Amino acid sequence: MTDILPSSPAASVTSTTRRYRFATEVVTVDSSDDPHNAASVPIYQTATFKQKGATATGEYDYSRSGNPTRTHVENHLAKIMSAERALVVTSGMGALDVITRLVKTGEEIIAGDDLYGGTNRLLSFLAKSQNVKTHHIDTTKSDSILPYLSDKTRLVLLESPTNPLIKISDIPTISKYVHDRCPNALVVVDNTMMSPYLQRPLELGADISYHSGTKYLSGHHDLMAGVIGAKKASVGDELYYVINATGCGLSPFDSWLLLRGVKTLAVRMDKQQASCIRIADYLEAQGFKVHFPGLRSHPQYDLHASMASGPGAVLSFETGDTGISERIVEGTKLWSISVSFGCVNSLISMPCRMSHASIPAHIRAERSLPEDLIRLCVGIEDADDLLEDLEQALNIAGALPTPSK
Ligand SMILES: Cc1ncc(COP(=O)(O)O)c(C=O)c1O
Ligand SMILES: N[C@@H](CCSC[C@H](N)C(=O)O)C(=O)O
Repeated sequence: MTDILPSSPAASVTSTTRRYRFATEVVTVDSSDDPHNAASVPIYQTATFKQKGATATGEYDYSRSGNPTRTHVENHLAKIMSAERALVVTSGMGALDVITRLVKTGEEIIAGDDLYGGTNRLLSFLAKSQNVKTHHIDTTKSDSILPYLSDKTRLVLLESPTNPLIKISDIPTISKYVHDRCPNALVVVDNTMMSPYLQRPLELGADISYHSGTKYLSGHHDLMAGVIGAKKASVGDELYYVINATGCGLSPFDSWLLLRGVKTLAVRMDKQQASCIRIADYLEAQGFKVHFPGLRSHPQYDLHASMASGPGAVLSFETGDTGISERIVEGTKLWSISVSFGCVNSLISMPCRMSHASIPAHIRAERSLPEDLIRLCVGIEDADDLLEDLEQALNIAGALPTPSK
């Protein structure tokens, strides 16, 4: 990277003041630099900034390069992600696009074999367009990564839990393997499903953590955003360069919405998670195969608990029959049939027909992604209403052995 970096917003400020617990830090936004002491960070809805002279640029010259509202949300997110620098872009896929631009032709990526369909699509695109090969492996078995680590490895991409099978990867062990054997490789964790409230991959050994900010961080499905956190400032600077060069930084208004949404992350997640635990218990008691790391039956229950402070609010379950699954999904009234998750409203979906439909059917089969899988994303509604609605849909679909009244 030979260019001189353009006028850049201040990188994340490391606070020397007392650090509080997460729920306090997430709602406490530093706006002490506001000239009018605004309690809510203002929206700097401007494309460009006036200069005092031809060579006298201030901190900002143009909003593609930096904007004060974006800087505020980036600094706030860096704090809650334990990142040296955080950056916000126009979507979660945009975040992964920025990260994968660090990979050069001929280099390789190692990724899981259960991962979000859009991620799979971008990795397939890179293979065709840039000759960047991705090895898809079972990252739930840490040792399975070892044969693929080489001097070509540039990124190791993990989801934990995975979307949609809720599998867990051992982030500390895999990070150690990668750093010991491939000093130039970066461990990247898609932490969308957990949010920084429940899991902070940079504290577990990862180099980059990213999120679809469309989900829990904003929480209301009223914006698209991607968030990247870098453990080292130098990596953050490289990513910032790409964002400015390609022009995918988040707009001032969406930055403001994201900052507003993230303040309630802890309360939303506490409520959503508590309801999801009840729903997982209920479904398991009905005899369904339920994928959720809050259940003792999850094969990596202990591993997940060692890395995260909770199981989250997304689960998937199998019915054994795609027709039954369709009838369940279509029989709910309160749960919206919708892709995405992390919203205050509850959603139900069939990943193979919806969020993961872009993965060709034969690859879904090779990777043992069940066609009948239903994914539930639990919102903040009353849990009894959610359970009653689900139960009536299970009854209509004929999915319960003895239909309940
Ligand atoms: C785990 C995961 N990562 C990344 C993305 C991409 O995020 P976005 O839709 O904001 O581009 C999604 C969903 O879209 C996702 O489920
Ligand atoms: N048509 C979209 C589908 C988005 S899926 C959104 C989310 N990640 C989920 O898992 O539900 C596409 O093809 O990208």
